[in-house]
Amino acid sequence: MRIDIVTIFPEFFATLDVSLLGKARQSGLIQTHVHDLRDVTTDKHRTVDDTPYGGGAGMVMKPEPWGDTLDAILADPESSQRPVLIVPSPAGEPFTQAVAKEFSREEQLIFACGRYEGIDQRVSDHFATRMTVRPISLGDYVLNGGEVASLAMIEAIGRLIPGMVGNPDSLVEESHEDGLLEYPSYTKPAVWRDLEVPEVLLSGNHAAIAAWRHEQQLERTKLIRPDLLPE
Ligand SMILES: N#Cc1c(-c2ccc3ccn(Cc4cccnc4)c3c2)n[nH]c1N
Repeated sequence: MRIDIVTIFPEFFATLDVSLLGKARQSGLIQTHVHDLRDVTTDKHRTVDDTPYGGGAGMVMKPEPWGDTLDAILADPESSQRPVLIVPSPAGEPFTQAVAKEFSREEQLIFACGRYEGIDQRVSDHFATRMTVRPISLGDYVLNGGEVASLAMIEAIGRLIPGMVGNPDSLVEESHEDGLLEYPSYTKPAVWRDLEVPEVLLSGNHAAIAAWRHEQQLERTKLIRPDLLPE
């Protein structure tokens, strides 16, 4: 998979060189390209924003730098035929495990990290003929820009790419993978500060352990996320 990130804060993505994604990049599973939007500006102040038509507070990101940057990415011979342009936005479709899995199967993702009050709408409208444009929201709260959301999405997507995690079975029993929250986990010692590990987990009875874990998933989901339970 190729991942392009367009931002005015390229330093946000230095962390891509560490942890799981670092190894994936070294192994060639994921190629990342970070583009500084200001690199295509031509004025002395490297301007990327302007006042909104129709008035209102804040500034809007100008379309020209976005157009030039995205044109250059599409012109790269190593770009795919039809990348997915992910536009983090408070007005986007909710980012879920299912969306992460869908994106993990794509050949190329381009993250458009906006700032200020967002990106001129014509950027998404224009590139919809050449890319699949997906406005995506990380959650129902307000961030200052798209960088933090993109980092979270890149991690959630990256770990689902075949070969990314050592034991693919570990992905199956995670929260949201089967629509339920995951069961509680324990490790040695068997007793810690007078707190014991549930006896069933020490029984060696795999059927009983599986049943207990599923029950725990249901109990947790009912308590914490009843909205995830099937009707
Ligand atoms: N994904 C995601 C997001 C964002 C988000 C993403 C991109 C931008 C670009 C600018 N802002 C500030 C801003 C603030 C208010 C109105 N409009 C824009 C962004 C917020 N906020 N919350 C999320 N879950």
